[in-house]
Parts: sequence; structure tokens; C-alpha cells
Amino acid sequence: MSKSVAPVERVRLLVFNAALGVLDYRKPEGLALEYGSVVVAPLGPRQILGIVWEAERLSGKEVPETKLRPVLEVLPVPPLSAELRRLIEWTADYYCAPLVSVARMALSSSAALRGGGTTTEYRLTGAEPARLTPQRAAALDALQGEQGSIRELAELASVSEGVLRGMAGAGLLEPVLVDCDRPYPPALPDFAQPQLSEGQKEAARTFVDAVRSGGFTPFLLDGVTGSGKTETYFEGVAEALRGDRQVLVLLPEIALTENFLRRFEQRFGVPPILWHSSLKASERRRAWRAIAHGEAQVVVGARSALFLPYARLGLIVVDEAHEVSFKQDDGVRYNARDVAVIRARFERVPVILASATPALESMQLAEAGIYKRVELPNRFGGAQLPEVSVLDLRTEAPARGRWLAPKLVEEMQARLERGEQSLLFLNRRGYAPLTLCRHCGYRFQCPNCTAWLVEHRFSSRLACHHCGHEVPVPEVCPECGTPDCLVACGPGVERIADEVAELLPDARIAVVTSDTLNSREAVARFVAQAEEGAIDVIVGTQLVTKGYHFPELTLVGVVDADLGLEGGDLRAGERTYQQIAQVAGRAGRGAKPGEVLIQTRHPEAAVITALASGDRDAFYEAETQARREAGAPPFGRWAAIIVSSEDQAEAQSAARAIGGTAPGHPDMLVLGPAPAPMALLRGRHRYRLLINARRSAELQRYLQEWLGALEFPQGVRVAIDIDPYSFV
Ligand SMILES: Nc1ncnc2c1ncn2[C@@H]1O[C@H](COP(=O)(O)OP(=O)(O)OP(=O)(O)O)[C@@H](O)[C@H]1O
Ligand SMILES: [Zn+2]
Repeated sequence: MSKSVAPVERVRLLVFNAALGVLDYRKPEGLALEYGSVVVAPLGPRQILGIVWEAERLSGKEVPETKLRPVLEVLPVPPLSAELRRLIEWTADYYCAPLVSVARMALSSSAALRGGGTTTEYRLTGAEPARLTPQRAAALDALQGEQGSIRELAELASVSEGVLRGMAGAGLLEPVLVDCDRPYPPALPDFAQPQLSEGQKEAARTFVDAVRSGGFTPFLLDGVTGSGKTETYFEGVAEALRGDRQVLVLLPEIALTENFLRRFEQRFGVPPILWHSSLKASERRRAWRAIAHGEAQVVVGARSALFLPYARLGLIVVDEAHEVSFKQDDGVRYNARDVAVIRARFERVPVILASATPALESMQLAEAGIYKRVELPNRFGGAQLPEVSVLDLRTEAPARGRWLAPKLVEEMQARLERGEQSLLFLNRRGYAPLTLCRHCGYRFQCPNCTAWLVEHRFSSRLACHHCGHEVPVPEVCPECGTPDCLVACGPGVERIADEVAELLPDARIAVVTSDTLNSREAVARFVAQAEEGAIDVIVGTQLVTKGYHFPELTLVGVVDADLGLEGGDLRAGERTYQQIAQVAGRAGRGAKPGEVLIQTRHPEAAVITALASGDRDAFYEAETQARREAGAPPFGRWAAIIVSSEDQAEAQSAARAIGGTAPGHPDMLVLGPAPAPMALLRGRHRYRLLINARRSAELQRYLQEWLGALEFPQGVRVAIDIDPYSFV
């Protein structure tokens, strides 16, 4: 009699190790495995995380049956859905990224994978000991009102974990048990329904219908600044809530969420669930689990929220969809706006891209009928779009050593007298972009980057905006030793604020940059002050160009409209247009009309004339034509290859080796290698190649065939950037 041997059940895992990628294991009896199950498997003497994947979709080394080791454990989380697995595959293929790097973004709370339950956090007990070490005193100061893990608190207070453990032992900190599965209070679709205008109603109805009937429909919500785009797509959100479906809202910057949270709470009665990189571990775990179990109703996040394992997604919204910060520029270099549309397609749900200044790519897709355009051409409540005029700096020059033209100052003065607010926009943090020695001409440069150090007067430091390198402003020139010889060249927002303080000594000024609005509390304070009328003049970077709604703000001054046009970036014109149109859109949102003054040396430039005449279509047409002729996106495609190493010669020879092996192809034009504009970045020497492909060409396959065959020394990194936004 032959003994019947049960066939070994083989499972293919995507394992969390970039070098291994895919490995086969054996399914032990009694272990329930499904595609998408998150499991632990043995790897040598260690254990490794993996996801059960369809074997036919992943090529891996054939391991003989006798060598297969068993999967050890299934983690207590729902399996990743087929839709999400397809999204992960698509993203990896499209952006030429390792599958596991993309998959990692879905499993982005390691604590949550271990299940729910409780974690321990710590907080101050309030005890005040008689004697304190300086470190303990500093920690007591820094941790008022805070709660978190020892590690998080140590980071907050800038002390070692040992100090805090000592404090816990001494009764200064007490443990608090946090339940990571406590439910979120429900959002109510009909909590406070607004009275929509006729135009808003029509748009809202479109979204409500799409959400109700389900299915993939991409929308471009193209509405002027202040038209109430948020109120309108909120109706789509409400419909998803009624149908017990989840909603993902992507915002480009965490600074914008404060305003969003408030409006959301007013509309739905509770705040939405936040997802961003600086969440505490316990919040992350709670949110991740609620998302995976379908209990998180509305998630608002930065781009990293896109890959989370939503259990029943019903709608995706990408607000300020034109923003370039949706493009991630390290790790997996994906564009969250584009991947959001792909996710909606796999999930078969509607997706709304909302913007007052849509990206040319989005406009083109709307033209082609692939996106449905929903328009809101008027501001809400009868407010008018602001009057825009140009100040030609060649004829209306500011006084010597100043940056604001007399006419702009006059208008600010008038606003101050009327109790209205002004906003000055300059996209440059710090006091001055360049500092040099008057005596010997020495320029302060970052040792790690091809960049000048930027003076920050608030903190009396010179800082690199690329790598974070900082030095105190020295008293003598490091080159020639002359004391007090440093001169600031050019303006940053701090310098403009100084100028305003001199010209309008009574004005209350707020400088708004990522340096000053660096926490949710800081943003909330700024918004409250601006709304109460405690600020007369706001001086800010691109951070103030969007999202804010201050009814008393009636004047916007663009300090240097030409700044963004330098540098020859493919999208420089578009970006300048968007930034200025957005910041102009902050003016006159209430009952009083707004005015915008644009300072420029090139009043004849297409961007500027389009802004002055309010002729958006003319701008988009001209830009479209230029892109078509250049074979630039969306008419052709770009990809960048960035080669870097700490060793310049090594980087150069690797770049040359790549350049030298470029396969000839009729649809591809390979440019470079050339030293990158940022030839040195964070201590790495960089070279770039740029590939311009016809739209129909198989760019990814071409790149893979080209680069897949090459080998490089250990220290060389080769990054592929598909649809690049950054050309430095
Ligand atoms: N139907 C409405 N009822 C009451 N208030 C409304 C309504 N529609 C819009 N608003 C208010 O008008 C202001 C502008 O709306 P919102 O911020 O949504 O515009 P937006 O189109 O997103 O503008 P931007 O693109 O400039 O950010 C907000 O304060 C909003 O609360
Ligand atoms: Zn630097």
C-alpha cells in the first residue's frame, strides 16, 4: 500500500528585506493564510515580516520543497486587500521602486501589527522636588502638559531616556495606560449642513451622486479662490458617511490641517482622524488599526496616508491638488496626487482633485474628458476676486537698501489706517539668502551642499536649508578675521519684516514661515491672532499662500515675482503662476474688496501679464503650447537618474558608465550626465541624467533594461525619478 503524502502547500511571501524581496515558505497545517495576510517567517536564525502574495505575480527563486521552512505566525491584522496589493504593484512598477519599499508604506505602524491593547505612556505627576539636576529641571519645563512614551518625551525635552527613567523612579513622571483600540467618536453627516449657493449645490450633487453610485470617477474641482470648494466636497464626504464608507482627504502640508480640522468639526461635529509623520506611536497605532478595521471614518493626512489599508474606502479627495509637495523626493519617489487617482481606480471609487490653479497635467486630462471638470467660477457670498496690478521695479524703485516700492508702502499705510490687514509674500525664509564679508568678499557656504548659508536673525544663526547645517553668526570673518564685516545680500522674509517695522512703526507684524509655524499650536495661535485683528501685516513664504481665510485682509503684495522664474525649472512658469494666483486669492475674501500689487522687473513676462489681466486661460494656453513644443509633460514624459556618492570621482565614473551604456531608442532622448545644479547635497556628490520620452514609450521598461544590468560600487546610489518635479 502506498502511503499518500499530502502535497506541501507553498506560499510566496513578499518579505521585508530589500535585498531578498521574495521568498517561498511552507504553510503549516492549521494556520489560516490568505493572500494579503501579514506573517512572520524564519530567516536564518532570525525572523522576518512578510505579506502572502499571489505566487504568479511575483517572480522568485524556486526553492525545492524539501528546503521550505514553515511560516511561523499570522499577525492579528486584516489581510491587505487585493486592491491595495494591486496598488502596491502598480506604484512599484511605475516609479521603478522595490515592491517592499512601497508595501512598507501600507504597514507603517509596527506596533499596530502586534494587535490592539494598551501601551504605557508617561506624564508629569506635578511633584516639585527641592533639588533638581539641570537636566531634570529642563525636562520638567519641557514636558508640561505632554504625554508620550519615554522615547518621545526624551526627544521632546532633548534629554536622554535615562534621565526620564530616573525621573519616573523618583516619582516625577507617572505611567498612564493608553487604550489603543478606544473608538473614535462618530462623525455626523448632517451635523451642520450649510446653505449652499446654487453653483455649489450643483457641484455638491455631482459628488453625492458619484459617491452613492460608487465606481471610479475622477473629478477636477476647478474653483476660484474663496469659492467654497471645501464646503462643496464636504457633501461628498457626508454621503460616504451615510453609506458607512471611509474617506481619505490628502492635504499638501500639515500647516493647512489646522484650518481644515476646524471646518470639519463645524460641519461634522467631531474632528477627523489625522495621519502624518509626527504622530505619537500610540496615536499611529490607534489610527492604523481603526483604518484597517473600517472604523476610521475620515482620515486627513499628508501623502503617507495614501497607502494605508482602508477597509472600505468610498471617496478620495486631494485638496490643493496642484501642490508640488505631493511629490515625494526621497525613498519611493511617487506623486501622491497621481497615485490617489490610481488608488481610486483600483478601489472603484470617485476621487476629487480640488484646486483654484490646477496643474497643467490635470487641466489636460480634463480637456481630454478623462477627468470630469466641476467648476465653481465665483467666490462665495458675492465676494469679488481682487484687483491685480503690476509694480514695475525699474520705474517704481524702492528706496536704496529697501525692497518695497513706495506705492506698495502707501497702500499698506492706508490699510493700517483703516484697520485692515496686508500680506506680503516672499518665498524665502530667513533674513538674507547670502551673507558675505565686506572686506575680503568671503561667502558663507554650506560644507555639505552647493548652497549659501542663510542668515536667520531671530535665532542669530547661519543655516543651510538643504541639510540643516547651522553655525552661529560669527563676530569676525572666518577668512580674513575682520570684525563686524558681514553684509547681508538680498532679502528674506525677516528682512522684509524689519523694513515694514521701520516704515510702519505702529504695525503689528507676523512672520509666517516653516520656522515660526512649526507646530499645530503655533498655527492655531497665528490663525486666532489674524482673525481677532491682532495682526496688521503678515510677511510670509509659500506657507501663507493657500488655505487661509481672513476677511479683513484686503491687500496682498508680492515682493519679488521674478524669484521663481529663475533657474530654468520645467515648471517655473506654472509654479509662479500658481503661487501668485493663490496668494492673490487671500485678498478680499470678505465684504471688502481686495487689491494685489505684484513687484517685478519683467512686467511683460507671460505669467505676469496673465496674472494682471486675470486671464487664466491665456496663461494655460501659452504654457500648454510651450510644453507641447518641448515634448514636456503631459505631452511627453521625463525621467531623471540621479547618481550620488560621498566620493566625487566614484559618482562621476558611475554616472559616465550609465551615460555610456544608454541603449539607443527612437522614442528616447538621453541628456547628460552632468553635475547636478546641487552638485553637493548632504555631503554627497551628485550627477544627473534626464530622459525625455514620447508619451507612448515604455519608459520604465527601457530604464529597467538599461540600469538593471549595471553594477556599481557600494557607496554609489542610483535613484530613478519618474515624472520629476525637482531638477536640482
Ligand atoms: N455655502 C456656504 N455657506 C457658508 N460659508 C461658506 C459657504 N461656502 C463657502 N463658505 C465660506 O467661504 C470661505 C471660502 O471657502 P473655502 O475656503 O472652501 O474656499 P476655497 O474654494 O477652498 O478657497 P481657496 O482655494 O482659496 O482655499 C470659507 O470661510 C467658507 O467657510
Ligand atoms: Zn547643507
